[in-house]
Amino acid sequence: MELSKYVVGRVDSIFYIPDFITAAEQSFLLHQVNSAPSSKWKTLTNRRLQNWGGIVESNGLVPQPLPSWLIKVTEKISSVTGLFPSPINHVLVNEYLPGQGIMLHQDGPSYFPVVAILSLGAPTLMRFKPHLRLIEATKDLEKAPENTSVALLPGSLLIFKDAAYQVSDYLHGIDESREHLSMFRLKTVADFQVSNTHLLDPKTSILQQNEARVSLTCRFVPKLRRNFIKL
Ligand SMILES: O=C(O)CCC(=O)C(=O)O
Ligand SMILES: [Fe+2]
Repeated sequence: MELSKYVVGRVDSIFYIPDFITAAEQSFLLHQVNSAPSSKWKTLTNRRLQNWGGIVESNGLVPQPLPSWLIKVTEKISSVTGLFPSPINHVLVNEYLPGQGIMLHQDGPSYFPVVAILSLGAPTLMRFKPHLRLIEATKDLEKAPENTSVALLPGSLLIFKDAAYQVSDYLHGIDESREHLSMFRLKTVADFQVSNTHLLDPKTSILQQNEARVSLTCRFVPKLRRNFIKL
């Protein structure tokens, strides 16, 4: 796939692929997520999550096999994007109710620096903000790093890598709000106005989140740790 035609925003290492999966695939995945035993959910104050593939520790992943429904979708992500050096071995499922979000953060150094996020359920807006260190490092250049935002619609795949991912460059997060301003989004997702105007309040151009959003954050952890059993 020619990824360059999916670049969005002002950071050239963020890609947005609309309709990456069909409506039937979305329902299937949502069904699988919602069929997990309640003990699989970890509840945080502003979202809840399921961890698949094993526990990521500072010195690597203690691996557990992914279930077949996740292998299928992660293989598709890997083969279509061609960005992962090995099969994706870790998936975080996040669920955000209206008004929930995830604060601006950077993913840890344990992951290979490409992340693919599949969105299900309600739409939302993800923000990217340059890290202070990046602003400092480039302050003498003509083109200063800028904030950018990307609307994430159900069925879409967001990919970010390199500059948008690296520990020192950009932070990403989702506001804890039911209403996301469209100001940035209209500039970044070219076809949004045409195909998805029903998501917008016609007067205010606000993106409303009225239902739960579920995301699958798919990554590859290169370093594996084994559980040693002492004899
Ligand atoms: O839910 C999302 O779209 C983002 C999740 C995320 O950034 C993370 O799990 O590190
Ligand atoms: Fe993240």
